[in-house]
Amino acid sequence: MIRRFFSYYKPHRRLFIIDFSSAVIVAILELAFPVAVQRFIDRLLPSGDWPMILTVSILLLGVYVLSTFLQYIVSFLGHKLGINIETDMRRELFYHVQKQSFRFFDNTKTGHIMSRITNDLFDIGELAHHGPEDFFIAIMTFFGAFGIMMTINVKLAIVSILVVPFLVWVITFCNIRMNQAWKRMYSKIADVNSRVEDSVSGVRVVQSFTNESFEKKRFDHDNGKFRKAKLTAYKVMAYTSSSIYMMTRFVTLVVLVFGAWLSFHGQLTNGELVSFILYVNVLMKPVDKISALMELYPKGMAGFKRFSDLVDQEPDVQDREDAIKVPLLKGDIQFDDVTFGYDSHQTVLQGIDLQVKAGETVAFVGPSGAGKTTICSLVPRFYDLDDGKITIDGIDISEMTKQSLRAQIGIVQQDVFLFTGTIHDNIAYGNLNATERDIQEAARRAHMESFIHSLPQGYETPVGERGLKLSGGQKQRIAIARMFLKNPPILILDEATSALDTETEKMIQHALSELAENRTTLIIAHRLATIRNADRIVIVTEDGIAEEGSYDELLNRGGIFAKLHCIQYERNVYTAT
Ligand SMILES: Nc1ncnc2c1ncn2[C@@H]1O[C@H](COP(=O)(O)OP(=O)(O)OP(=O)(O)O)[C@@H](O)[C@H]1O
Repeated sequence: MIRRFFSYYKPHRRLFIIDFSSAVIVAILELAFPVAVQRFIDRLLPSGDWPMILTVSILLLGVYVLSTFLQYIVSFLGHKLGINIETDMRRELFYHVQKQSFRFFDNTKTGHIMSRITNDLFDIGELAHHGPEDFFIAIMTFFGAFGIMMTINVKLAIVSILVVPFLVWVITFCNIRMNQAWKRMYSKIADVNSRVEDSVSGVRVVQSFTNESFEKKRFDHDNGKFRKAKLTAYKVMAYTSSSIYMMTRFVTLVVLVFGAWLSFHGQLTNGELVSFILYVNVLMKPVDKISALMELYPKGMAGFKRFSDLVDQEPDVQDREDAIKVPLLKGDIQFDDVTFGYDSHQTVLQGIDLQVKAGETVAFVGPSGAGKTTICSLVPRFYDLDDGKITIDGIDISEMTKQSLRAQIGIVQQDVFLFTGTIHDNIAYGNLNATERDIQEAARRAHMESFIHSLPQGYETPVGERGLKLSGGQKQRIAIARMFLKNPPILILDEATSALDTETEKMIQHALSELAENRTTLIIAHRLATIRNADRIVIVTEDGIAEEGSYDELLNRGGIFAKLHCIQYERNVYTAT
């Protein structure tokens, strides 16, 4: 894991070297400062040589300026290194998530992917910046300071270091509690986030049930728990920092008293005593740094592990090595003994045989959960089959590249997804290379033109997050316009379950039949009235394909379709009366 973590430094080697060497020089200057002070007090002050004192002071000023400049480099370039690595990882993760197949999204919560891409990577970036540098510098400063202290006075050096094991113990103890506190805090903030996500996305349900006060109560409960968890974390933090402060002051006092005693007995000069007191601070700093690292390391590494787990998850639907890029297809679809289940213990489709001729319109009808949507999502290879094969124009779809296969299939879903942007951008999503004229032509064919022109901003009208500002019928027409732009030979229409007003419905039906012209069209149908003109209707039940035929043939057969027809017809009569 650590080796893999370091591999992300490779592209930023130069930055790392500059940052790291600057940090080393800063540390060396910090180590040399108490020695300079000692010489200043012991040698220069008694001599009373003012010109020399001035020269040394100017030299020291030069060193300070250099040190400040290097501190700036360390702080800026160090963070730059961290953010560069974080950006690389975020890009890798985003690209990887884009490659994933439907099964991955079925099993992974959006909130989790979001927190991998934001929170986790932030922690990793911090670790990348502080980890190796702080660790090395801390070790170097600690042993460097102790070594110099030993050369000045062995007894005093040993007395100063005696407190370090206690300090390490306190820090380790605090860190364990700190980690638990952070963990609790992260889990509580995740609860708050999901509560907010639920209440905001479901605000229409909340308000229609007038459950606002219930939602507030639930939110206050989670928010209160988060507050408590964060307060605990801060309490441990305050305890840690005050303990470190107390111990540092305690050692300083011990050094002062013992140093004074040594000085009385002529074993220590005044300059050496002052430098020792300065070294105590230099000695304590690395302990503090390591303690901060001990907090950062598990957090960053846990995030990196979650990041690696996600990046290592290979998409289950992949192009074969010898996959072919198919040219424009005619659209002859054949299901050959197809068996499929979303997971190993539940088979949704068993031994399905089906043929759809190029240009034919086939509607799938059947009870809810029978597998209509599943059949249609196997054609663009959103999932791989457990058994059997699907061919288009005689070529097995698993032998085609996903890209060339999906480029030939257009899907109009019930729940049209609109991206944040304008109407123009949303239509253009169907073909990113389309010209203005193509886009306007597509809008016209989707019967959207007069609606768009009635808007003050026309095509440049922004549509809100997920298109909240547009009606269901308008969103569907945008989806249809996208399909006219994409112009695929195969079309999958997931018919809207809810009825639109008669005029909009007519307009959409009109646009859809125009769209379906000269294409192989698969319709997932919910309302029989809309599929009267389909070339063929396939009745899907939990036991597979039960009936097939034209509308009138199936009606005359008196089977499942006739029964469904009867129910829907009765419902319509009931609704009408
Ligand atoms: N992503 C999924 N992961 C696991 N199981 C699924 C998934 N999608 C559908 N299923 C299951 O597969 C079965 C068939 O579902 P499918 O959506 O294909 O039915 P449908 O006939 O289209 O239903 P509806 O008319 O209600 O849309 C159902 O039992 C459903 O629970």
